[in-house]
Amino acid sequence: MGWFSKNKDKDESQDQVAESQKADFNATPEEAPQEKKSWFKRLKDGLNRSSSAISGGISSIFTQRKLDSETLEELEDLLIASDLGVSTAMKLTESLAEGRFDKEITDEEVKAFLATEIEKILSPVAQPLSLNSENKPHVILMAGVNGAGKTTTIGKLAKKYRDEGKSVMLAAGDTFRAAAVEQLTVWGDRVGVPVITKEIGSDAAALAYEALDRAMAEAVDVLLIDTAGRLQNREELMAELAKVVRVIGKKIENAPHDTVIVLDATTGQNAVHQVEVFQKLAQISGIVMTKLDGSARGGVLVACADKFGLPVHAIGVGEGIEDLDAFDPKQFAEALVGIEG
Ligand SMILES: Nc1nc2c(ncn2[C@@H]2O[C@H](COP(=O)(O)OP(=O)(O)OP(=O)(O)O)[C@@H](O)[C@H]2O)c(=O)[nH]1
Repeated sequence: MGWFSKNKDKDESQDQVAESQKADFNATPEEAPQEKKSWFKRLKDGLNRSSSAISGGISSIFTQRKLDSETLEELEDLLIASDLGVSTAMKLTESLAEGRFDKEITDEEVKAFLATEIEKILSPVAQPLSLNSENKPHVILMAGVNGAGKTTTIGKLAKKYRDEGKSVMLAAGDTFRAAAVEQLTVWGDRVGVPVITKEIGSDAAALAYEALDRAMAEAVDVLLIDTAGRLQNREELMAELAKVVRVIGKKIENAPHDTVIVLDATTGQNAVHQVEVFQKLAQISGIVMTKLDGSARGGVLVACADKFGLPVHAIGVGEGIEDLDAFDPKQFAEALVGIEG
């Protein structure tokens, strides 16, 4: 089933889903009495499924076999099955073959080579979401399908900027869903930042306008605007997003300063399609990939980095308020191919 129809099904019961998520959401953060693992440990555990498959697959392909067209094809299939995408998988296997074709190679050498090449893909895109202090406010529009982790990411970013001493304001731009507005309000309370809301069913652009007005009047440093992620009616969403962007741009030249898509790493290649769809709706400037602690399909981060070259600002490694991090390309690449760090 394609991700469009999957999300359509989801939308029909999304308020119930959101309600149950809200219950989890209220229970998850700081007060949860669970042992807190380091972000890298959580990332590593999350990538475990991908890394075991890649590492085990490489070992079984390259045990006492040469690097020939057969083993290369098997490696390419393995990388595709691990969500790296066809073109990235081809590129990696082709560069592995250069100068090594028909020669003996060990599985460890293959893993080390892949880790280095993946690191090279990730390094240029690993760029934190930096604010320009000349922007008052610096406006960040958050996009992505429902359930990807937009609201949670907004909460985590708000906390990060607050901790850096910035003043932050949130705008509940998914004006269609009461649960979305409520969830953002809970995050606002938790972080201690104001949340601009309007009655359910209001125009999202009008909400963005009011939020900007207030953020400018109060000389707020950062305004994070949530948006709707229902893609069933793409035309409607496109019109809504375009209007939000237009209204923001009219009020502040060059705004929104960032338009960030939030992607759920557990959805594999769907994440790649989501970037393609949202790029048609808005000028996406960067990516946050969430749920890399869960049963993540981490190869998709490499596929997105290679295909779009968009900055990957941060990764989500849990539901808690602190669980958003910049990532280290070398550690990520090694964890993904199962090299012990
Ligand atoms: N494990 C894990 N869960 C996450 C992460 N980020 C978000 N979640 C969870 O994913 C679920 C959906 O997150 P939301 O922030 O509500 O997603 P959304 O895109 O705003 O979706 P709507 O509220 O439906 O618009 C929630 O249960 C979050 O706690 C993450 O990095 N790791």
